[in-house]
Amino acid sequence: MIVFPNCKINLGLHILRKRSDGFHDLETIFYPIPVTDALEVISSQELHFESSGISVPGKLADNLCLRAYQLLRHDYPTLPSVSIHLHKHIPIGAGLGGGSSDAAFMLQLLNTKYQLNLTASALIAYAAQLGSDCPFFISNEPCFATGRGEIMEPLQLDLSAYSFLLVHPGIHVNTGWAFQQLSPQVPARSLKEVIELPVAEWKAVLSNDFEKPVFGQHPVLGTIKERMYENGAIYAAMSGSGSAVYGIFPKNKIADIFWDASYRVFTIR
Ligand SMILES: C[C@@](CO)(OP(=O)(O)O)[C@H](O)COP(=O)(O)OP(=O)(O)OC[C@H]1O[C@@H](n2ccc(N)nc2=O)[C@H](O)[C@@H]1O
Ligand SMILES: Nc1ncnc2c1ncn2[C@@H]1O[C@H](COP(=O)(O)OP(=O)(O)O)[C@@H](O)[C@H]1O
Repeated sequence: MIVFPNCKINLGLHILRKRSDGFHDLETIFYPIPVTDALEVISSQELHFESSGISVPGKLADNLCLRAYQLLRHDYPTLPSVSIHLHKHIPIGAGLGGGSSDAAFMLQLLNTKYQLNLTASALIAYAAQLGSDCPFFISNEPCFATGRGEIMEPLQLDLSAYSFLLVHPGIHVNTGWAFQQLSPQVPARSLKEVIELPVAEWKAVLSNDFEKPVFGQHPVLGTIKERMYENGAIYAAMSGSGSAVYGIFPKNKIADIFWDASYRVFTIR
């Protein structure tokens, strides 16, 4: 069985408060984006994992695909051994949630392939153990998210009338470090209200709290965002804790912007 874990962007992101468990309560809007990895799983005599494409840092056992498998295997000891092939295409540590998506798709794939009959809410509870971004990829629909990101309210938000540009300059932002740079604050106006406004008004009202500290550390990210506006973006922002920056453009009107050859650039028309 093969699946294609997609990435996400955050449309606005506010860090509301620090919690006693060390995490932060936040509010954000998750929006799925069709840039994907490929994840293939076949039954096998023993557990095997291999990957191609972008190399994933860290120990093999820490790969979120394997962690998702082990999490289910712990509760379902009869889950057969599998051979996993991950083709990694989504930039890593980019605020695009690629690792979280791999994990969520792995849970769903195993649930379907081996008929575990887990409900969406059970899958979301497993996903929350693997990462704060992970539950979103179980529903994978535009939503207003609170808590650590696991409390989700679906939104009727359709941006298919626009084109997207995603630029990743290769900078890796550590999510834990990014949270430590912030002074949490509840905004005067909730994102849930702000997102109802027309996209043309978002520039003045929709913001990501991580931009200030992360742009301070990596000024080139602010420059990328500015270049998107100079070239016709209706709205531009950093996704999550960075470092990918996205622009929302009128349909099929993404200017031919020259980026450094080392940047990864994705166009969604
Ligand atoms: C900031 C966001 C916004 O969508 O996304 P990314 O930019 O990473 O994609 C997420 O909240 C990130 O989610 P995720 O990347 O899954 O983070 P996790 O692995 O759960 O946590 C990494 C570290 O970030 C901090 N963390 C994370 C989430 C949260 N609500 N509060 C926190 O304080 C903790 O220090 C934690 O140890
Ligand atoms: N399958 C995977 N794909 C990407 N990153 C993974 C994966 N498994 C584990 N990781 C780890 O997760 C972290 C990055 O997660 P990712 O979802 O790409 O970034 P972000 O949280 O910025 O959206 C890195 O520390 C990486 O080593």
